[in-house]
Amino acid sequence: MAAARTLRIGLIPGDGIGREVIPAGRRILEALPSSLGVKFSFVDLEAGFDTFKQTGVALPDRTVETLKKECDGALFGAVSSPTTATKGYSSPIVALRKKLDLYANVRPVKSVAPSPAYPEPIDLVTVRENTEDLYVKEERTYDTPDGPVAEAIKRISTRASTRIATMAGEIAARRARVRQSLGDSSKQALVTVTHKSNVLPQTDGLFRSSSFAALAQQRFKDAGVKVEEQIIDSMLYKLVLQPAYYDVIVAPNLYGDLLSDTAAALVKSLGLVPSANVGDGFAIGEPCHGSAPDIAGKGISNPIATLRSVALMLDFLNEEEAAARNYKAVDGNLAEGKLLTPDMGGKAKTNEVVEDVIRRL
Ligand SMILES: NC(=O)C1=CN([C@@H]2O[C@H](COP(=O)(O)OP(=O)(O)OC[C@H]3O[C@@H](n4cnc5c(N)ncnc54)[C@H](O)[C@@H]3O)[C@@H](O)[C@H]2O)C=CC1
Ligand SMILES: O=C(O)CCCC(=O)C(=O)O
Repeated sequence: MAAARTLRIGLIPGDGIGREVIPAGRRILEALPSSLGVKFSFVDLEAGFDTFKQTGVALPDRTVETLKKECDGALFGAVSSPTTATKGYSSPIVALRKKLDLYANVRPVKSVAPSPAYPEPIDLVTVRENTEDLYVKEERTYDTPDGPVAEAIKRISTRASTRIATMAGEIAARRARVRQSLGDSSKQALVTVTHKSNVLPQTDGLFRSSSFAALAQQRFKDAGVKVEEQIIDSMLYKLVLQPAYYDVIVAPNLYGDLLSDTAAALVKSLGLVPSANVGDGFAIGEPCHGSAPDIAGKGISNPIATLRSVALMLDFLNEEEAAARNYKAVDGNLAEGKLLTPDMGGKAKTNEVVEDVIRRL
């Protein structure tokens, strides 16, 4: 038998419920059966607002260097970024995405069961550009006779738009292959390009034209991937009205962030929705939610978004079998519906859900 591959995983809990869900992610990785041929070693890393308060730095160099030099992948919890300008503080996760060139933020959203509002299954993926747009964070404030004026740069490049749309096409083609292998003909492969180029013809216009050019590749046509566009405002409207229609949605950074939280509401909780920050050869699994100060410390945060982020990270690190085992265990927990956290209408604690998922591995 081939020796098991060992993956070194950086663990960055951050703040708030990040400190509850990242240990859950580690437990799942440790519990994966060795017969899957992959083992894990871990390194604890710091980032976040608490780190900033203690050291004056939100994203220590050691965290970035250890990820670059030692790790195959990482799990990031969430950070409590202040909503008022705080001298010296800048969001560590936004910085990390850029420093490691994790150019795609992939966020699958799947309903647990039909609901009266959404009788058809919701199963879509938002593919969000992760390095530019308004998230370049180049802001300035200047005085005018009428008071201060603030401006922010929205940067869109051909390169970033092309590579994110290419990834969206690849994800759509792969999802179509999986559906086909399961005999599922419910949905055609579709990439919806979303933008606001009716108002921003240069920035969003470039995102739109680069995306269409990337998605016109013959390999996507061969895979039967249809390409449509939807302006972001009506995109959100249609997403809420008919989410089952959508397959893969590709978006510039900010719209992608808004889309995935909206989609999370349609499947009941942000606590279910995972993400992976993906670059070439590296992935950071990260639940879509934030640090949830309203429930932090109570032991009731939903760990499922993180457990699914573990699976997504494994998928991008080419450990598909381990990822599939993880997804199946999570789906089993949700389908049975006996051990659910309060956001899902249950009374279970975080640890009870984790233990139930581990039993199902
Ligand atoms: N990637 C990151 O590190 C992110 C960090 N944040 C930060 O998080 C802080 C709080 O932001 P909010 O706007 O309140 O968003 P949030 O995502 O933390 O919470 C929104 C709502 O969802 C609930 N929720 C979130 N995750 C949950 C889980 N796993 N289980 C059960 N319920 C859950 C919360 O209790 C809250 O009611 C802010 O400081 C913000 O900067 C927000 C989004 C992403
Ligand atoms: O609060 C922060 O530091 C980052 C929030 C960014 C965000 O919501 C996301 O990208 O998912």
